[in-house]
Amino acid sequence: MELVSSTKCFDGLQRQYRHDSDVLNCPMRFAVYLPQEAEEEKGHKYPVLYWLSGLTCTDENFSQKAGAQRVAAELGIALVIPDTSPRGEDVADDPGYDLGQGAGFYLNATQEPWKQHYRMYDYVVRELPQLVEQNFPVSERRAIAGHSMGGHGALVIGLRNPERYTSISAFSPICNPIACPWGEKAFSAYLGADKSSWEDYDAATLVSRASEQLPLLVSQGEEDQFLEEQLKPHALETAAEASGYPLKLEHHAGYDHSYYFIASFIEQHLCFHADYLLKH
Ligand SMILES: N[C@@H](CCC(=O)N[C@@H](CS)C(=O)NCC(=O)O)C(=O)O
Repeated sequence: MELVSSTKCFDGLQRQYRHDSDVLNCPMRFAVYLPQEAEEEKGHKYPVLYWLSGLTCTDENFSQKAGAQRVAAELGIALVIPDTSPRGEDVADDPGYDLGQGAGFYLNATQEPWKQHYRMYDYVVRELPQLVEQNFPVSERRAIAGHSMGGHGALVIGLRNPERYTSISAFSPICNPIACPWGEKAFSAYLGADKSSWEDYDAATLVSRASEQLPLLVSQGEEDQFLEEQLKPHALETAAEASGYPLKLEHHAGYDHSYYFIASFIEQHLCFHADYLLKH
């Protein structure tokens, strides 16, 4: 693991690292925020919130725009922010912003030319936490959150692995990717034509199959330009109601799809996770 940058922020450290990912079969960069310089609190282990970003993002969008560090520092929660896909000249790509690099959709691809590198599901669920827990003063208490494509990732990963997370939250998530243009395009390419395999990555389907009901908060802006065509929060709400899953879905008047919305409510999301992460 190689340190790429280190910047003091609210008494803690915002850092970027590069490492060779075995799962993704390429070098990857990720960001970590640690609430205080590790020297100050020898032996202390922080719980971690994993943040998954949306289409076109790297680890930097959330780090630079959400303003999460002040609250994370106050609460004593570390942040881990992976990239949104495998990267590099040897990694398959597509000219569209919604497929290929920057658009990994947090799944394990089964189709050519994607399957050699596009395994973001395994990377986020296993490889990255293992690396983080071996190298930083963090505990095994994890929560997961994300935005848009990353909101989809957080919902799918949290719902499928309830034993690994305390709580799940999402801003403007793609709730029903098997029935929206972004998801249909990506899943056709990465998973192929057999739609039965798509359901394993569809939050609206998984919410009714959940073996355990983790606390789940979703925030959605009413002026989001992708709301009806791509995000479909009502599909998640309907599935949650039908299966008795206690979903907290909040609609916010006037907010759009941008990081201005995330910055406005990130404190609420961090406090929501803190309630579960800091419980022993
Ligand atoms: N490229 C498309 C969509 C890209 C987009 O909105 N990406 C969101 C996630 S789905 C994002 O977080 N963009 C980066 C940013 O705002 O910093 C567009 O501009 O209409």
